[in-house]
Amino acid sequence: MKTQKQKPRFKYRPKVQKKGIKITGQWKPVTIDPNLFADEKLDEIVCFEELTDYEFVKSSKELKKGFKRKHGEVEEKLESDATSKSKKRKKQKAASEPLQESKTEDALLETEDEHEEFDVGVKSEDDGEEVTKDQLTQKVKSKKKRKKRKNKKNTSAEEDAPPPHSAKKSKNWSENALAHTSSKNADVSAWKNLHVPKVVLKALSFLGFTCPTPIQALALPSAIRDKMDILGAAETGSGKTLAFAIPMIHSILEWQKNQESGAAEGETEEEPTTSDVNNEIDATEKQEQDMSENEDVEQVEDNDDVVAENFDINFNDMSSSKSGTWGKESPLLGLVVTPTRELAVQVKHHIDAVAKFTGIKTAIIVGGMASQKQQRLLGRRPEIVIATPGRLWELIGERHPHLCNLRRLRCLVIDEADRMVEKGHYAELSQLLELLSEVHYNPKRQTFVFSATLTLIHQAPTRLLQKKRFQKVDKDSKLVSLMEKIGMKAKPKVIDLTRKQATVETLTETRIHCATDEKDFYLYYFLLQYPGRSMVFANSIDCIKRLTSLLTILECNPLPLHANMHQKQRLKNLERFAERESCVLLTTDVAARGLDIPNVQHVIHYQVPRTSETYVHRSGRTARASSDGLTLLLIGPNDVINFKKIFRTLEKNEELPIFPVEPNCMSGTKERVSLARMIEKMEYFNCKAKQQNSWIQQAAEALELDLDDDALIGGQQSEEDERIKQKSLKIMKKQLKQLLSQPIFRNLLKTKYPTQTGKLALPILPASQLETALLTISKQKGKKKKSK
Ligand SMILES: Nc1ncnc2c1ncn2[C@@H]1O[C@H](COP(=O)(O)OP(=O)(O)OP(=O)(O)O)[C@@H](O)[C@H]1O
Repeated sequence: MKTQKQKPRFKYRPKVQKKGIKITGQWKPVTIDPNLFADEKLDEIVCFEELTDYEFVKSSKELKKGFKRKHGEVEEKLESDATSKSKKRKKQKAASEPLQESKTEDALLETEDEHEEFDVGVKSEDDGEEVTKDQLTQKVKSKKKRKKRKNKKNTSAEEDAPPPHSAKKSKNWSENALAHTSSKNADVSAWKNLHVPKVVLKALSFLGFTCPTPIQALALPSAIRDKMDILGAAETGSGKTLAFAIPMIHSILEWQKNQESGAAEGETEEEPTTSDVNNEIDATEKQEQDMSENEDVEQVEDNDDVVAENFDINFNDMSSSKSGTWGKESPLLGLVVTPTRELAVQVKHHIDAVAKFTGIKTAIIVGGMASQKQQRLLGRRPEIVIATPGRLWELIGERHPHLCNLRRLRCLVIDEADRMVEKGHYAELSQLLELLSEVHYNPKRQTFVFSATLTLIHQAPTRLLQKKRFQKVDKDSKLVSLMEKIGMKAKPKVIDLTRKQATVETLTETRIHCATDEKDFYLYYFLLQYPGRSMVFANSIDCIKRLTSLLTILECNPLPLHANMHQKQRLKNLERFAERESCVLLTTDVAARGLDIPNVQHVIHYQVPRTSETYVHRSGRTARASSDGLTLLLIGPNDVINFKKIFRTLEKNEELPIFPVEPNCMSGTKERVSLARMIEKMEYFNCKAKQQNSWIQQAAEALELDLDDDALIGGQQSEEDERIKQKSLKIMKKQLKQLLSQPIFRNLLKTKYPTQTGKLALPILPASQLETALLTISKQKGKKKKSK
């Protein structure tokens, strides 16, 4: 008699296997302290279970084998009673399926490879689960095989083929910005006297960068010819990234040349000390010990490998550092530290673009992405690392061999330096700087420090000015303090190209004063009236979450970006934002600094930022590289203090223009937004109550307690209550749909435009078709001047 097997908790999902994981264990519930969910951060989790065991599927070949086996089985079965035509047809179908499936798998692996840097491993450290060494080995092996296959395909490589690192292209918003100007073969004679290496000139020509920006023209000779440290302040979007990237590349090329020629006169001074070498050896030994379980597997794998595969983790390579060759040949030479992960990704792309023909490798080390993958990237010994402080410090702490001897660094860049050294921020950066200026001190290392607000001085409040002991901070003392914090010892070249107002001349700044609860109306009004690429900044994640729901209900398709999102989603949303011509990015200040998204037309400060620096950087996401842009401040009663403070600090003498709003349009706007707000509130509370009640019920069940209805949020609702609620929600949604389908500016249409042949043959938003936000404001300015 057959016994019925117990059903597995989760069904086997072939989709998961295709992605590279084969489930060999079981899903088991994990007990979690319900208090953890008091914090809203985890309120989207429905259940939490652990998978006791799994395997990485080695390669698509294996999958194909699996499919072949299945295919074979089907064939045998079919052959045994292969008489009827219908069975033959089945056989043909079965034969074609495996082929199709293996093709899909191949395509999947290709994309995985292409998006490698953005890919967050299924079992990443950040998900709180470990990748076992076996699995890591298998992963490396399958990757190598994939690469081998790829290499075979690409044997007919062009002569001028770019170096290996640039062959892999991952999609990125900064590529749009770089491609935008790309004319492939521009005249770069204007860069002539700046000591830019020829290979870099070739890349600049390829990018269409015909002449240097002012900050580049001033920084390059001092950094390249005079080997000076640079403190650079220049407005947002003025090309500061290349002002440090080009000298860094030059320095690395020079080092490589010295190594090749063997002259290395200066290099001998920079040879690692005995303790440095010991550190490296210790670290390598530690890593080897960690991996010793897999030694046999690894050995076989290395024998299987061709030389071209050596960029992957190669433990033989690591062990060669024992004899000193590894450390000498490929040390870390350039390090860029940025405040956000997105900025690190972008800086890498900008550096890669100008290093295109140099063969210099770069890697990103940031939080929120799989640490194992980043360690593997470091294993390729990139000359340049672009990192955020937390993850970098973590890997230095773990003594990754490539990060062991920072004394050999030629260039250190602190991007957005004023933010990075702010009190209470980036403790890891202080530790790193301490390490660099003491144990790993190298007098020959160049330090580049850049920001648009490096020399911004705050106007002290009058009450402080009146105090006797009060010491006024001026530009010089601010820079001295910054140098101390960074540990810069030599006298740097200070380049300050910022204006008193700190914002860009091509930026038009506007404002609307309103009550706090009217901000939604004006925001929606602006977005509807002036489509285009708009970034909306708010001061808190909660505010961004609410606005995302509200604008989604209003069918504006906003994209959110904040620190509580999964890193992969953050990057995806940035990419999408840069791809769409008309789109809204709702973000916190995580996107305020450095991001270079092409053609952002509007920046809306939904809440006035807390500091002048943040105002300058947020506003600087538009009007970049001499293009025009507009900012709109929505100033509620709570924002007035910050607004006044910022405008005093930035010495904005001219009265900031009020953004003109068509009063006829506001009633329609308010009607829609008010209804959408009611829907949003109802959905929010419904969802929250359901989630929390579900947890309370589960916890009570686990503790075998009888649950009182009062313990549940909103009490135990009767089905009837719930039905009524759902019905009214449905009605509201229908109403809103109806409103959204009609032209919002009905009154305006009636008065301004007659109907033609009984039908309204006009766009839904007439004003948006007629003028841009910038044109509206310049018209208003013109009118004011005339009336004077
Ligand atoms: N010489 C040049 N010619 C043309 N475009 C350039 C040049 N240098 C840089 N750019 C482009 O200008 C844009 C802004 O550059 P970048 O992001 O380096 O500005 P930034 O000064 O660092 O801005 P932020 O202060 O906001 O970080 C980029 O799209 C970059 O590709």
